[in-house]
Amino acid sequence: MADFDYDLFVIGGGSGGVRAARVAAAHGARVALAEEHKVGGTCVIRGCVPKKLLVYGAHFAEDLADARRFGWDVPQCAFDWPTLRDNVLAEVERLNQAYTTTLNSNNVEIVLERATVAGPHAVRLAGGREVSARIILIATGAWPVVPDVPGAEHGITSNEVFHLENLPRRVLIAGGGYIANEFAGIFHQLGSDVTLVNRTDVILRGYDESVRDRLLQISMTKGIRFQFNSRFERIEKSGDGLRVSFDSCEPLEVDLVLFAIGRAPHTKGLGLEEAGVSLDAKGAVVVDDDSRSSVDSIYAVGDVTNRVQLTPVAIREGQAFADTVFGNKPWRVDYHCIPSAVFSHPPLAGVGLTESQARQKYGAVRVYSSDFRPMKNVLANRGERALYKMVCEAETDRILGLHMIGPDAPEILQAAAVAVKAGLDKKAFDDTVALHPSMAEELVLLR
Ligand SMILES: Cc1cc2nc3c(=O)[nH]c(=O)nc-3n(C[C@H](O)[C@H](O)[C@H](O)COP(=O)(O)OP(=O)(O)OC[C@H]3O[C@@H](n4cnc5c(N)ncnc54)[C@H](O)[C@@H]3O)c2cc1C
Ligand SMILES: NC(=O)c1ccc[n+]([C@@H]2O[C@H](COP(=O)([O-])OP(=O)(O)OC[C@H]3O[C@@H](n4cnc5c(N)ncnc54)[C@H](O)[C@@H]3O)[C@@H](O)[C@H]2O)c1
Repeated sequence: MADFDYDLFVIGGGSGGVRAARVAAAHGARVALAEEHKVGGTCVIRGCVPKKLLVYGAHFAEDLADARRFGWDVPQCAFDWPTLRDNVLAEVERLNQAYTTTLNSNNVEIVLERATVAGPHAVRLAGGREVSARIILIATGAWPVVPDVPGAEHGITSNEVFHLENLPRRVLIAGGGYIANEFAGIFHQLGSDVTLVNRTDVILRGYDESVRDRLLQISMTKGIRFQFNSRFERIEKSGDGLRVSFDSCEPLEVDLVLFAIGRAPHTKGLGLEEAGVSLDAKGAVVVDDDSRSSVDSIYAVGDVTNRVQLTPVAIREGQAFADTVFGNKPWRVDYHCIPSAVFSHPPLAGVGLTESQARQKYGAVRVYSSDFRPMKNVLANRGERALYKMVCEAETDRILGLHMIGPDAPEILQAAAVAVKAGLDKKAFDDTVALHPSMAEELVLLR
């Protein structure tokens, strides 16, 4: 057998790469991992974690206002962006260290350099060194897409948003997906004037229609503006701010433009095609069910494969890869019933088929729902209503999908997703005694 420097060389120290490297090393492999930015990757450094901490920070705006209705004498409170930003970044730094320590203690050699593929078993490091490995794992994630319009360089992406010097007064967010809706909520709560601009009239495609509509209605009531069916023409500097022109409506003057129009697989300049690795039209590494690419010795996991761009999925793919290739314990990721959530204000979450997907697939379906005002909102004089919806197969009442919007929806859905994944029916929920008083009890009282 050929003698390689490593059994495994992982390119990319994010959710998928770190898990794969750590587990492969625990299985006895000699592993190195290259990371060009910071160990932890998108989720830890500039994604899920700092985003969720900002969501927590932003929520205090409503909590402080509501506290008065609960008898608290809350003085006029001022918000200080640098304090929140710096505390969040300090936590990110701590996690970066924790991930580094975990890899070190599992004997994974960390190379803090950009790496590219130089052949089926060869990796070239930015410093010029070339190393060999029996297996190469591509775990380079995805990169924010920036539209090809004049002046796009004046905008920022989620990569930069966590480092803003000041809280912008007027924010324009391009896109209608996860990041756009999450940051619309964050900026709005923190006091910015927010306009979300989307090229279609649909937000959060893939989520249940009623739940999406409810978020749109609540967001508009809160004061977030939506401009649909708009395409950018150009972005120009204008005084201290930016002037944004569109194809179909009046220009907008804003202080910040945030692009949140999707994330493309991060494969540019990686040397993959030269090594014989097939990429699809979007640049994603084409892989089989075991995450193996068209080259036998090269695998890929996570966002770079453009299967499902979520951290728990990247982690599972990394774990399955390491167990299968280095642990003699082959298994495959099951993509059926992956729960997901949008940490908007309020958050929404879903698992399984939406009502329209279920109707398309099964014809007749039964829909049970609860449209209610959470007790806390009633006392706080807050009009926002929550919506829970269960989509079932008409004949058997087997649950095909569960969708919700309201306070703590992601926390509640994670537990309920177990039942949906297990293939339970509506009766299993009906047979369960309510836990009162809670919002989650609505799940066992759906009509
Ligand atoms: C703002 C935001 C919020 C998000 N929120 C959530 C959420 O709430 N829940 C959720 O499940 N998902 C969320 N995601 C998605 C989640 O972050 C990704 O799905 C996940 O990080 C993918 O993991 P990965 O290992 O594939 O790639 P990544 O975590 O992106 O890691 C790839 C790593 O590779 C490095 N790299 C790239 N090229 C090279 C190279 N040539 N050499 C060396 N290193 C390289 C990069 O620097 C990066 O660190 C969010 C994403 C964003 C942007
Ligand atoms: N809570 C979470 O789990 C979470 C949070 C953030 C991001 N993510 C992951 O990261 C990925 C990327 O997030 P995202 O919000 O950037 O993408 P997205 O795919 O969720 O949404 C992209 C949006 O941009 C719009 N769009 C596309 N091209 C456009 C253009 N040229 N001009 C204007 N609008 C355009 C689309 O219509 C869509 O509404 C998500 O798909 C998701 O998998 C997950």
